[in-house]
Amino acid sequence: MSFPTKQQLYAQFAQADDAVYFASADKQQVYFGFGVEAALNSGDASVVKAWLREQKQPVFGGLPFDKQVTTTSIMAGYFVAPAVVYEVNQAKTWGQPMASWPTITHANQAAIASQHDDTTWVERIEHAITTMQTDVTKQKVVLGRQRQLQLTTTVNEAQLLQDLNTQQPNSYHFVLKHAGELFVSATPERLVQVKAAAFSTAGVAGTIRRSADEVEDQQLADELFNDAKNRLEHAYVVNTIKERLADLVTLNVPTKPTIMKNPQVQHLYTPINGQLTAAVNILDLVTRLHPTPALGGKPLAWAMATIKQLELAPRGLFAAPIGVVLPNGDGEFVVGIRAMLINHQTAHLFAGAGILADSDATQEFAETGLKMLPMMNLLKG
Ligand SMILES: C=C(O[C@@H]1C=C(C(=O)O)C=C[C@H]1O)C(=O)O
Repeated sequence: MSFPTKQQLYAQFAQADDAVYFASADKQQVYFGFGVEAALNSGDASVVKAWLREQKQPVFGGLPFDKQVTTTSIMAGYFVAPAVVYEVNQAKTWGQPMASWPTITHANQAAIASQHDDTTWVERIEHAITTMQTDVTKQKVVLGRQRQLQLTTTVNEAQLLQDLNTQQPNSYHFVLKHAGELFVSATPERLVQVKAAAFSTAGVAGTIRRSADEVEDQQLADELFNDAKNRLEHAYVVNTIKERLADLVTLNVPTKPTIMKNPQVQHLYTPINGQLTAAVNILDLVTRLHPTPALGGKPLAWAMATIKQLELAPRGLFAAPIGVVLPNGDGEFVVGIRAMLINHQTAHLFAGAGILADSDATQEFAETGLKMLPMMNLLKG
């Protein structure tokens, strides 16, 4: 049987009870997995690490942001070795190939029936800003908010995958379906990639909006590049990555960030590459790095406590390490932002922003609104 088309893979994803899709930002790696060969519900990195060693197929999943979710939801941490995995670019298959593919049907996307926002976010963020202004040891905290949407019908997942590809072509794509839940992320942020002894991560922090006007868009990029607050919040991320990996990796770190452009926002971006000096498992690197100050803060313990105290609901896989591990130990984890969780006809959207002593809470609120647009646009039937 010939290798399936993308449309067939999308249709099969929609039909399957258990399915996963992962694509790298450059789309050089595109995986679809269907069914379950083995699965693990755990948010414990050491349990996951031991389990990964036993798997003979590519494994997909995520460790939660922290240990706050204690149910069997995928948001508490979930990994799956699918019964069959297709890698699209190399036309490679692991496991027992599908005997047949569903016929492709076209149906409208679900629409948004109503939405519920977090109305006290700005107030709570101001509280954190005051703390940082009065205590200079508290430098940065990334605070998230959630939006609940009621949908008119269940989501057309084949259409969602197609739209993800046309609307967010330059981001990573991670979509995980299990037990009636669907987690979707169109993230720009790599946490760690391992390829033999080569290692890559990135600092992605500091944000400004896009403009449809090319000249203004460049002015915005220049403003971001020259803005002291954004450069400082970016430097916290890059410096922390360097410190946390010092004994494991020889690193190549550019001295200045560049600009990364996504359809809704642009970021300060520093790609960081190196060679692994010690024999380490990708999970060890994930636990070393997560959460960087791009998603947690500085100092870390205070930031984690503040996130727990000021956010209204646990993050689960939002802002968490999600990705793929191959049987040879190579793999890639990205950070689960620009994300949502869909459960039947309810969608939970997530977005956060780095808060410093001189942040403007209202401006940060607007930034989180822009960061929700990739997921909002997928749901606009
Ligand atoms: C927390 C998010 O994004 C993070 C925060 C950023 C910022 O505050 O500038 C930029 C990129 C991400 O590291 C998100 O998108 O939800």
